[in-house]
Amino acid sequence: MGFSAHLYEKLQPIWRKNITHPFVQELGHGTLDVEKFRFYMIQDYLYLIDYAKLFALGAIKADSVETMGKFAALLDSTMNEEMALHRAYAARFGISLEELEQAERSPITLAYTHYMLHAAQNGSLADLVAALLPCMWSYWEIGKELSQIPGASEHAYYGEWVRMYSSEEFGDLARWCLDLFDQLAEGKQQAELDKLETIFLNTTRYETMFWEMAYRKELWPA
Ligand SMILES: Cc1ncc(CO)c(N)n1
Repeated sequence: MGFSAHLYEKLQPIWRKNITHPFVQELGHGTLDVEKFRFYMIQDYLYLIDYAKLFALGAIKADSVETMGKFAALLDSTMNEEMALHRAYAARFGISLEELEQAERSPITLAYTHYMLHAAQNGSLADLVAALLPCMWSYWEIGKELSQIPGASEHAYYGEWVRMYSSEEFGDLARWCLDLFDQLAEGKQQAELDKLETIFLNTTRYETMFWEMAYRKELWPA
């Protein structure tokens, strides 16, 4: 069993909190309050600006030209495909690009992205991949599960979101990250594996906190 499959099994109760979160379930069933989705879309755009930098750092830390090229492709698809989805939703909401980029990061958005960037900047390539894997992997799983709900992919409002994260292209990128993570973990000492587990666990938790933040439309207290 690869290290990713081991963590997936071990952390199931925490991992499942993402797919079962009311925000995700209501999005899949088309009942999510549009104001919650609007809030999420803005914060997720800000999140992705920083998240994309992890891929740039991945290109810097890559140990082969092939891996470097793949991180460049991930950076490109995040900025020009995934974020294009957010820009399209923003246009529907009547939010300009300036407003989108200048919105204030919520405490959770800030904490989550800074935690990932800290792990990526100060750690090994394996630490970097441990930080970004729950994001890619859980979204892919959520996309696939929601796409099984009748009508979810065709929903007038949320269908585009479901189609993006259940797409083959997104799945290919997630699978590549999974394989890289397993290769990097192979032959590592227990202490290093423990560190990878901690990072993976924490970003899995941050995913749940991000859904919760969006569901509550939670900004700074003052
Ligand atoms: C918070 C969050 N995690 C993961 C993804 C998938 O890229 C995303 N767009 N947002």
